[in-house]
Amino acid sequence: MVNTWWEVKVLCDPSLEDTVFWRFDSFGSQGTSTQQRGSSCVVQAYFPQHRLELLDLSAMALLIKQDALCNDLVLPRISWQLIDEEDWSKSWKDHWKPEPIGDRFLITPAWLEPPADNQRLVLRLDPGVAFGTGNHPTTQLCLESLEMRLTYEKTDVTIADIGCGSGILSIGALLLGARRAYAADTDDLAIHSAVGNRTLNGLTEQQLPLLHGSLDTIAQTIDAPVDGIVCNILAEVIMDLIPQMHTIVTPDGWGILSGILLDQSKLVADTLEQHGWVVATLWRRQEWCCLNVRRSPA
Ligand SMILES: C[S@@+](CC[C@H](N)C(=O)[O-])C[C@H]1O[C@@H](n2cnc3c(N)ncnc32)[C@H](O)[C@@H]1O
Repeated sequence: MVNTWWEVKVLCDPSLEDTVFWRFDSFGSQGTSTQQRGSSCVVQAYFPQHRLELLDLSAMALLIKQDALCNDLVLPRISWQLIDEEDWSKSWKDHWKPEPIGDRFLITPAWLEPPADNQRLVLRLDPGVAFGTGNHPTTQLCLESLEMRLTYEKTDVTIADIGCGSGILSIGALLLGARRAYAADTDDLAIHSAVGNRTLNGLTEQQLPLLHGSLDTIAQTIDAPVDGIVCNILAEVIMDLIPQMHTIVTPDGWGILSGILLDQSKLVADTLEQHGWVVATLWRRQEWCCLNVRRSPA
């Protein structure tokens, strides 16, 4: 059980914001938020205390300052403090409002009601300590890709969600009409949070089996290949998973892959093509991209 958190604040030029998110993510942040402050912005992240030593925080600060220097930006001001669980939830809750994503979703914090005139699919979330609040560009790109695929093509599909975090992508797919989403994450805290979000959205264990593990765990669990894969993890992890991806999908299956920085997209696309996948589209937001892929005909 996590009781104490590092709250890290970076006051920086807005054009550094995305790089700061990326650095936070690579050090295992479990929740982020951003606010405008005049012509600057404050990017915040939360890390379970036991996961980061002071040395890690110093290294992260150094890397963020180097990022600013390399981009000719003013040096960011970086601070951190320990806060307890109650303060963590409160500061998180203060920042989080219902957020429309794509044409169909309204991501709604568990503690708020959606507006009375809402016409969108309400995806309720209590992120707990897991990544996946919908405010990161990669999550948004995945939800929008799912929306395109499941709104205009057949919806009665099964999917695998590798690196499910809060469960946001699986829940989104089920709200759009998917029949079942097998979701896996290597982090216990993510699974714990996804279990809560499954209940919050009125979904059953059968619709959304939550597994501690990764692609191989899903392979051992499914009784038939799935129609599609969603995977929003860093490019390095995705490239390790690509050689096994075909083992869990149908021969005409598809994939939605994000967590990939634009300058890594060619490397990931080449790896996909070497393993029997075709990149159909690349969607981009800020420095991030999302590859929509399908199995290449045999
Ligand atoms: C960037 S978050 C994505 C969360 C959510 N799917 C979203 O789109 O917002 C990546 C998640 O992948 C998990 N993860 C990292 N490496 C993994 C791996 N090899 N297999 C499964 N999950 C992994 C992390 O614990 C984290 O919860």
